[in-house]
Amino acid sequence: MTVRVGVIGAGWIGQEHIRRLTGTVTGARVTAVTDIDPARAEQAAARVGARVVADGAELIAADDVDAVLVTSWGATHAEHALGAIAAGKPVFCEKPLATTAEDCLRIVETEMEHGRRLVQVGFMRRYDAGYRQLKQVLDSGRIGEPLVVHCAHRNPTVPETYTSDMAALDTAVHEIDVLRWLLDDEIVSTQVVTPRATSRRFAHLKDPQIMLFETAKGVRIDLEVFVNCQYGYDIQCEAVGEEGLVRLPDPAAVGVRTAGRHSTEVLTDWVGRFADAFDTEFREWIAELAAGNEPSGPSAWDGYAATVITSATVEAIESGRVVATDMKPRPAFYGGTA
Ligand SMILES: NC(=O)C1=CN([C@@H]2O[C@H](COP(=O)(O)OP(=O)(O)OC[C@H]3O[C@@H](n4cnc5c(N)ncnc54)[C@H](O)[C@@H]3O)[C@@H](O)[C@H]2O)C=CC1
Ligand SMILES: O=C1[C@@H](O)[C@H](O)[C@@H](O)[C@H](O)[C@H]1O
Repeated sequence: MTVRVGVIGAGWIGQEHIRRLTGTVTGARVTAVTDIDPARAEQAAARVGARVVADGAELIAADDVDAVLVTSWGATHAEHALGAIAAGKPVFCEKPLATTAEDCLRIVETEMEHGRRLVQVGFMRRYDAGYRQLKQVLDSGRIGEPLVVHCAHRNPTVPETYTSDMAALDTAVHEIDVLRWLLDDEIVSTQVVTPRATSRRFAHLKDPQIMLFETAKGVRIDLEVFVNCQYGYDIQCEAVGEEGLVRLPDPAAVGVRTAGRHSTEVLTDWVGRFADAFDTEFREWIAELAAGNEPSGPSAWDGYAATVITSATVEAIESGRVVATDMKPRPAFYGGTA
């Protein structure tokens, strides 16, 4: 069965995913595209032989759309996710699920009323081969119980429109999700300390920031978010356990020896770093839908948890205090403890 996908939002990542669903993933076809910028929708649709529809509501209702992909701006995600659930259609929503915890909860409750999982959130690091190996080691118990995790999320530069709260909302959100999954644990408090700021930044921006998270089981996580590090896009993660440690591998790169030096390339953007993870994420999503199964990736609950934690982290950036995350108990519908 071919899964016919309708795409809401044909911007940067929308176009990437349209290309992926058309050229890389088997079993899917993009049949409809909408964007508030009609020229953008036309261009993206024409490239893959899809039709343009007026808006998200029309796209969700369309007979030639089996599943919905939401890649519009974050503040519009809740409306589209709720619309898709009301229509009983699976919906893949890029992060964030919604920009407020209240909207995320509404999606969670609506999905539970529907009685079957329809929502998947675009936290693609869970599909990265290196993170999957890290999880296997942690789950196997080979390094004993995890105690401390050290992480870094570095981007070469960001545009002037990037603000200090985006360090949590847009950047750290990926670590927040992947660490909950890796550790099978929940983040219960967050704190942010700011070292001396780099001079290679816009004056309004706190950069770098060091985020400190504590989990329900007492694991401590430090995350350096440094979005003007200049030298590359660099994602680091090292978990220290009672009997050893496990570290995320760097992407494979050839070593070059010349002129008395040995060097390896550092990637410069997230598109290249996580290209394979995005491919796997969509392959698995489409395969599950084609088989008539519920999506098994990051759930609406994971989207809710991430938004609660990023919101608390924004409060921590602004106040300098330790902020407890105020999360509802996890419903049985979403299983497990984290
Ligand atoms: N998983 C990941 O690593 C990444 C996720 N994202 C997420 O993807 C989403 C989109 O990001 P970008 O593509 O970078 O933004 P973008 O600004 O390039 O594209 C968004 C598009 O959505 C359209 N749009 C906005 N509201 C709409 C609506 N109500 N209906 C139809 N179209 C609408 C805009 O006109 C624009 O073309 C964001 O939520 C962002 O956080 C973005 C980059 C990476
Ligand atoms: O979502 C993303 C961007 O918005 C963000 O700016 C990058 O730092 C992330 O790694 C990327 O995955």
